[in-house]
Amino acid sequence: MADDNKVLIGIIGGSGLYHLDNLTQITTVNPETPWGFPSSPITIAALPSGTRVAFLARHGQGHVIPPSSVPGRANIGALKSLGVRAIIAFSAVGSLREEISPGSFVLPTQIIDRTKGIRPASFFEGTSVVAHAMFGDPFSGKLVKWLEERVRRALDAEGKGAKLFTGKCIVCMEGPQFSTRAESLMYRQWGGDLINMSVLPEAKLAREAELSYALIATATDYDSWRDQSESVTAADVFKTLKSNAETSRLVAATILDDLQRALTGEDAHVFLEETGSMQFSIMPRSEKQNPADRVKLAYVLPEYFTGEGKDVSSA
Ligand SMILES: CSC[C@H]1O[C@H](OP(=O)(O)O)[C@H](O)[C@@H]1O
Ligand SMILES: Nc1ncnc2[nH]cnc12
Repeated sequence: MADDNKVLIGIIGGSGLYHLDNLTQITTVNPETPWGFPSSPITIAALPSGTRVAFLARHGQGHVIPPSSVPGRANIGALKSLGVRAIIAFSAVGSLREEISPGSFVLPTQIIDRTKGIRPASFFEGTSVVAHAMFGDPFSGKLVKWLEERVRRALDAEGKGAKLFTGKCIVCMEGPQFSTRAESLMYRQWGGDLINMSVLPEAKLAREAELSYALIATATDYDSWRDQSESVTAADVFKTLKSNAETSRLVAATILDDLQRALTGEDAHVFLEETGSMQFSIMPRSEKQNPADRVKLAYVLPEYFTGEGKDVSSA
């Protein structure tokens, strides 16, 4: 298959974003990965130009999967198995800052982990292979930078006045209940600007799979830190969700062809900075490792493990 026809772009839709616009559906696939099935069948669709994307609804079609139960490893593993190299993930978030009003779009660059350790967060978990991925910069810096000017242009063209913020820090909490007022105030003191329940372990797994990953966060509410305001309810979130999803679809429609060009152009290797990043993260091969684990890992990292257990690297 020519590189141009491959599905290089994965889109993960969050709350309210269960499909994209202006796409012709080619097929749906539901790959069974070593970590089970993804949240929903993945739609492979084409833009009028022919650019293909793989779309996955994080909470399943009909929003039936709560944040703590999203099958992150199956989702990222399945997208990688389709040939995806870069993921744009959308998420509805609470704002911890006055200036980030509901309706604002944000490209975060940092994460504070407030999940409770109950979500499987590594492909290596439960295997005899140990790896420590770099995660100091949890999003793909080049992809985020690239998105900045294009998302801004799309928001300006839409003319609804949606603001764009970059360089912000997102807190990922376990949920499903929202934060207490005390927690919300504490996250502000910690330097948090946004809060959601979804960016982890998604971002960690994308990094382990050597995929470029960026989050387009859309603010729906002010969480619970404003002492003169009611604390956040799901109804508050739903009020903004529809309009944010419409704008998200427009943003996606505006950037996808350009992104495909960036991923297939001669500078793609610069753009895909995660490629090769696991090379020195995987502990050297040892006879104590279970060959079946290496076969399992080959599903997501065929670059380092092979399906037959004959490894291509010294890892
Ligand atoms: C519907 S309110 C809380 C819910 O919304 C966000 O979902 P997503 O990130 O998938 O858009 C948030 O992370 C929570 O899961
Ligand atoms: N206030 C909030 N807390 C956590 N996740 C959210 N998603 C949308 N708003 C949220």
